[in-house]
Amino acid sequence: MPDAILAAADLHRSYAFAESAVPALRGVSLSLEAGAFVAVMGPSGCGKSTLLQLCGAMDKADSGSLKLDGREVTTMNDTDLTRLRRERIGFVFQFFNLLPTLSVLENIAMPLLLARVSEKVAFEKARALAQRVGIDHRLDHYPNQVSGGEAQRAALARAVIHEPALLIADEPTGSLDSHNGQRVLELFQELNRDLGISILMATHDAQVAAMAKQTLRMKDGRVVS
Ligand SMILES: Nc1ncnc2c1ncn2[C@@H]1O[C@H](COP(=O)(O)OP(=O)(O)OP(=O)(O)O)[C@@H](O)[C@H]1O
Repeated sequence: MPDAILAAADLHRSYAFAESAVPALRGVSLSLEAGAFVAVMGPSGCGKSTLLQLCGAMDKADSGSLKLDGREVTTMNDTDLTRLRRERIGFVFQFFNLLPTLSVLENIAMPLLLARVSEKVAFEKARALAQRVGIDHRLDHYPNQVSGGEAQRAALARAVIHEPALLIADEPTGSLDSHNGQRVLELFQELNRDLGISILMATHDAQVAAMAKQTLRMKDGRVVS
């Protein structure tokens, strides 16, 4: 059996709000094998983003276990968490989150530059990836000088330039028209197939979820199927 890249067991997470607690996850368990492409579906507020934040080691569960690459995340210190995120995980968000003061090329290369890879190697790799996702004609533009589809393809190149084991994508097509959304999803499929990057993607759109290999349905903070 292939190794699990991610294994979550009985995750609970509540947000403190005023005098009460808002339960966002009420005991979620899931397992992703290496090479998986899983869509997390469910209505607004069911806990998709909360689950993705935990799985991307951006937030901590109140209780439960989360293993990435076989390593328990819930007890890791901040230094190890930061390294895990930088080396093993890539993120794509609905609103791209490109750095506005950097060019498209610099944005794509940034994870390697932060990891102290030489500029020559980082920019070479960024150019190659940019070509792969079809943004190589806009490398000197700034994020406010590209279209939404181009921005998301640049964000995708940035998310995978360090060859992460896991790509976390929260509503990656949510602010794109259907043509550009489809193009981004096809790139997800290609990266999943060719580079073996496992993908966990939240969406409330059944057509988007259909591009994944598996679907996990959530409701009220629980996995229902
Ligand atoms: N910072 C916060 N403080 C208080 N409550 C929060 C906070 N963040 C999320 N919640 C609540 O937690 C629940 C789960 O939110 P989450 O963002 O995970 O849902 P979601 O399924 O991603 O929703 P959407 O599809 O609308 O993005 C919701 O009821 C939400 O209102």
